[in-house]
Amino acid sequence: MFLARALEVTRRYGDKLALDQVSFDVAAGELVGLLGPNGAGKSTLVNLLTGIRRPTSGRVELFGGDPRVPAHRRELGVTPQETGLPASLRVGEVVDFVSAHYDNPLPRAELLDRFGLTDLVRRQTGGLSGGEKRRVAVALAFVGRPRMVFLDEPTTGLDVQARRLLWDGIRAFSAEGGTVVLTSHYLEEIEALARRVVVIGGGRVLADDTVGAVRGLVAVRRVSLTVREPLPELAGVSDIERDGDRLHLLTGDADQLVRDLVAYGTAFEDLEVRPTSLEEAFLALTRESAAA
Ligand SMILES: Nc1ncnc2c1ncn2[C@@H]1O[C@H](COP(=O)(O)OP(=O)(O)OP(=O)(O)O)[C@@H](O)[C@H]1O
Repeated sequence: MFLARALEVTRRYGDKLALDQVSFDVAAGELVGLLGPNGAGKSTLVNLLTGIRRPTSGRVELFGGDPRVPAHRRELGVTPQETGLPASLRVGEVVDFVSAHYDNPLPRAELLDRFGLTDLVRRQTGGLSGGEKRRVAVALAFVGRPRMVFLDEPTTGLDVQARRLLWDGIRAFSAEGGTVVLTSHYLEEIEALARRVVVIGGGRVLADDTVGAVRGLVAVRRVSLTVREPLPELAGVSDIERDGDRLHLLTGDADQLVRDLVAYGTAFEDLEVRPTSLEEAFLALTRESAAA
């Protein structure tokens, strides 16, 4: 059973095409990571699926109905990318305020304990650090015992220890059968939590697979070298950038590329191999999908 679905969804903001015919579904009990660089369309997809915005065309479903109808959002928890907490209220009061909207909320102490927030219960939210505020904002998504949560970049600005605490809270929810969709810029973060990752770039779904398979796709190396002659035809090169005599080749298998260069007798200098950033890997993936 799908708890959330997008069917050929397009969303424009004026001239800007933020999502381009995206189809995506989440089954009950799944923990799915949406991975993509800035501006890829992740938040837009989350906002459509949670009823905050409407698609320009295509269809979205939440618990089998229209996400804009409040009844379909009753079993949903959301942490948007930015949350404003009322500065003069204490953490415990904010939790109580949100709890009051639900028939059967989690007891306050249990929620705070799950997310390592017990020590903050009497602190005014205006005096919390950025990371502490973020942890409170994420915990609030779980107050109403949701069946599904959408967490938009839940660990932004958190240090390693706070991130682990949050991951533990998310894992516990998932282990009890809860469904989770989270967005991130980092494959490592999704890897720590999810098996399935959906890569979004330029408003399109570029890959929907296991973390292992996607790691293979984005594990691109940049091979830089200076050559003063035309390059032979090289297999496995997804992109070439030129900077005078200096060439930068993007490839999934740098070892094979260097072996091929040697086998062809190419006279190269200053060979350098380094991992690409996820950003560069996305660009290569986006170009591949555009060429397909
Ligand atoms: N309200 C809006 N008005 C105009 N353009 C928008 C609006 N919201 C998003 N966009 C544009 O749509 C595109 C997708 O944005 P979106 O926020 O969905 O990306 P994202 O993947 O969540 O990015 P980030 O990782 O930076 O949060 C971007 O080019 C963004 O500038």
